[in-house]
Amino acid sequence: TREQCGWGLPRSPLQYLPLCLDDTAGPDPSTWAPWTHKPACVEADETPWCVFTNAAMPRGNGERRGISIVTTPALAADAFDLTRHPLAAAFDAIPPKKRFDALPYEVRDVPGKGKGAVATRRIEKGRVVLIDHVMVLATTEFPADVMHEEVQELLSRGVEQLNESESVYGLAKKGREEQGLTEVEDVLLTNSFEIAIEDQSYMWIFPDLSRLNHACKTTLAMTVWSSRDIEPGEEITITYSDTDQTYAERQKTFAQVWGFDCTCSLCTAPEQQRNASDKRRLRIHMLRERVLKRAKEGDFKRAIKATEELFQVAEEEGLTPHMGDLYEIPARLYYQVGDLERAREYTKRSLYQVEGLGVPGGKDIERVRVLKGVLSRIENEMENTKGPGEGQGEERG
Ligand SMILES: C[S@@+](CC[C@H](N)C(=O)[O-])C[C@H]1O[C@@H](n2cnc3c(N)ncnc32)[C@H](O)[C@@H]1O
Repeated sequence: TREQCGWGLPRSPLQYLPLCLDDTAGPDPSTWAPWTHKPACVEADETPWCVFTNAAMPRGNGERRGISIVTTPALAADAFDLTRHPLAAAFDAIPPKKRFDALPYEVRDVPGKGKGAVATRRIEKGRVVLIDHVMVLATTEFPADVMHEEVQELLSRGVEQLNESESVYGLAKKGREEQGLTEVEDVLLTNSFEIAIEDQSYMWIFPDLSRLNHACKTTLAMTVWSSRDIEPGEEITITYSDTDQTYAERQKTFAQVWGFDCTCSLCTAPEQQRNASDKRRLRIHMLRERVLKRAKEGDFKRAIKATEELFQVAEEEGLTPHMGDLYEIPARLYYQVGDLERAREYTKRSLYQVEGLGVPGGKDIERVRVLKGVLSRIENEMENTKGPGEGQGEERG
C-alpha cells in the first residue's frame, strides 16, 4: 500500500521508488533497535533486501558518523548485529602508546593520484596510523528480480540517512554518469573494499581509509599500522592488490576493478626492475604452495627449507609485512622438529602481526588467545628442557 511502500527521499538523485518499510518493525522507533531509521526494503524471491541505518553509532573517538548496511534482515540481525560488534571496540583494542593523539597525516593533493594521505610527523614502524570504521556496507550481489533502480534507492538511502553523508559523497569519484552509473555507485565503486560475509560479497566504505592510495609494498587492515618508519612528507599508502600479482596482473585488476592506471613507484619503475619484481612475486607464490604441500605430506624439513626461502624472497621484495599470516606455519614446523627457539621466535612474530592488525569481535581475538597459549606452552617446554642440546632434532607427533 502507499502507506507502507510510498516513501521516497526528496534529496535522492533518483525518482523515488516504492520501497516497502519493513512491516515486521512497528511504528514505534524503539522497536527498530539497534537501527535509528525504520528499515526500508525491496522484495525478492527468497528474502527482502533492506537498508539498515544507525545514524548515531559511536566509533570510539567520540565521533558519531553512523553506519548503514544493505543486506537481508537475517544477516542484519546476526552477522551485522551492532550490539555484538561495537565499532568503538576497534579503538579500545589498541594500546594507547601505539596510537597518536591527533592524526599523523593530512589529506592533500598527490600528483597523478588525486588526493592522498601525507605524513605530517615521523611515524615509527609498528604505530597505528589510523583506525577507521565502516560507514556503508552493501552487498554487491542482489537476486535477479531486484531492479537496478531499487538497488540505487537502497544505496542512496543508506548514505543519506547518515549524519555525515558528506564523508561518503565527498570521497573520490570518477564522474561515470555517462556510463550509466549513479553518483552513489560511482563513489562506492571508487572507494570500497570488497570483503565477503557468509559467502556473499560486500562493498565496505571506510571513509578515512579511502584516502589512502595504492602502493605495491605496504599493508592493509581496518586498522592501518605502519610496517616501516615513515618520514614527514612521505605519502602513506596501502595495497589494493594481492601481493602475489605481477605487474601486468595488477594493471589489469586496477583498470577493471578500480578504473585507474597505477603511478606508484614500482608500477612506474624501469622495465628491468619490474621484471625482477615479477620474478620474485611468482617465486613467492610458488613457495607458499610448496610450503603447504610439504607440510601436508609431513615432510617438515623440506617445508622449513621452502619457508626460509619464502621469507628471504619476501624480504628482498619488501613484502615481509604481508607474510604475517604465514608466520604460524614455520612456528608449527619448527615445533614439530623440536626447534623450540625458532618456534618461539615465529610464534612471537605471528602474535605481533595478529595483535597489530587486531579487530575485536572478529576471529583475531581468538587467534591472539590461541597464540598466547602456544607461546606459553613453548616457553614452559623450553624451561623444562634446559640443558645442552635440548629439544633439537627430535620430531614431535
Ligand atoms: C580509494 S581512492 C584513493 C584516494 C583518492 N586518490 C582520492 O582522491 O580520494 C582510489 C582512487 O585513487 C586513485 N589512485 C589510488 N592509488 C593510485 C595509484 N597508485 N596510482 C594512480 N592513481 C591512484 C585512483 O583514481 C583510484 O580510483
